[in-house]
Amino acid sequence: MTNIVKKMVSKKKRRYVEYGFDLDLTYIKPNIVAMGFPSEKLEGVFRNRAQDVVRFFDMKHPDHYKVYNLCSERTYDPGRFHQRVANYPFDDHQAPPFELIRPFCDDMDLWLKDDDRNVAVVHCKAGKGRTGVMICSYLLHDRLFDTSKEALAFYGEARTQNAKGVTIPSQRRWVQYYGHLIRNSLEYSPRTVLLKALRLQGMPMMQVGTCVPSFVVRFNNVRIHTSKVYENLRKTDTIVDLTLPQPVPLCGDIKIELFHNTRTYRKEKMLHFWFNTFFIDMHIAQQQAWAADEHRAEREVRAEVHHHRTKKEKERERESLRGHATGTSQHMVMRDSRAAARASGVSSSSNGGLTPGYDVGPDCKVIILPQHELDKANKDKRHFPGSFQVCTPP
Ligand SMILES: CCCCCCCC(=O)OC[C@H](COP(=O)(O)O[C@H]1[C@H](O)[C@@H](OP(=O)(O)O)[C@H](OP(=O)(O)O)[C@@H](OP(=O)(O)O)[C@H]1O)OC(=O)CCCCCCC
Repeated sequence: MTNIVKKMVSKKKRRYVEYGFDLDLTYIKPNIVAMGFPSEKLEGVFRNRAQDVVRFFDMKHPDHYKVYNLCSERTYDPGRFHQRVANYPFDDHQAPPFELIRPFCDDMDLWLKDDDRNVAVVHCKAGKGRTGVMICSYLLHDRLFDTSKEALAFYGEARTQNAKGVTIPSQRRWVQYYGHLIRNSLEYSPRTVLLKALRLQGMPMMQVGTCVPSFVVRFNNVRIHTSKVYENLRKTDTIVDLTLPQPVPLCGDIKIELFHNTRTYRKEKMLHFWFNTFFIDMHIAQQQAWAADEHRAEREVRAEVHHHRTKKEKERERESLRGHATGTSQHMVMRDSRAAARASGVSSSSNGGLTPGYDVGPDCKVIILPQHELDKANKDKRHFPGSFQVCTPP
């Protein structure tokens, strides 16, 4: 009975079922383990029981395992695991403080390289999202993979049966940031930018009435700005600029939360996203790559159309020379560049996802985040049209 409940709570995560153990625990590599919280009392009924975890590691890796707890919500006596416990805490469903990642990776590296028999055991609550962010960062740190995409895919396959390891867009973005830092041998340093406005491209759809947005900006999870409530918008507005009365300086880990203000004065969270100001140039380069892809796709479509036209014309010419028609119809091979662009996360305008005529000055950086990169909105088809995106206009 207990195991049935444990399995239900584990959902699609791969469990370790061997030698009489049945634990929410997966070897991502022979020396890196991801697992659920080592729990006591009632929680031990539906998660890993701490005593079973200790028994497991004492049997399989005696004196050679170190536990990394990523939960900000709770900790435990390190004596539970022979004093070999390190804490790198951050909140569930959120991105970690960026500056937590390198010390975590250095710590794990030191431990793993110290002795071939050493094993790093990483856990948060469920041992999936937060655990995945840090393990994938380490896989990049250790140069096992070049890109975050590869590391995340590897982790997803290893930890779950449905290849869904780290699914929260901001958490995935943080792994991408760390990969970018490692690949380019960059030194992280906080960088200040000014936020002048938030632009919604596409009006969120409400069941009743029109969206009445407002937003909150957080720095290191501390609220630094609460916007006014933007009233009197129209359902038909395709671009909504939420302009700030004064630019807000931002530096480091930033979280922006967008709300809908109901008629009954309730604030409903619509989406949130994290970004780090140090990586704005990486965002710009990525957006330029998307725009280049889109241009390439458009050029290919034009070339294919031209090719088919020319082919058709030549065939007609040959047929008329032969003096008879074939009677078969020609199929035009058309690639939908808009669909391709949407799939790669850009809007269908031709200047990198920005509204045509949108002038970006030399000191202005615009971050564009399409719906699938926005936490919560990525799963919400009810309120957001497929092409919805948020950007930071100049
Ligand atoms: C008969 C009972 C049947 C229970 C069936 C429960 C089936 C069920 O939904 O179980 C799961 C829930 C919640 O499960 P958890 O309490 O374990 O929560 C998970 C945790 O927040 C993960 O974050 P992290 O800790 O890995 O960072 C998160 O992953 P992410 O951040 O990537 O989204 C995951 O989202 P996901 O689901 O993968 O989208 C959450 O489900 O368990 C409980 O609420 C405990 C239930 C306790 C029941 C006690 C009974 C005694």
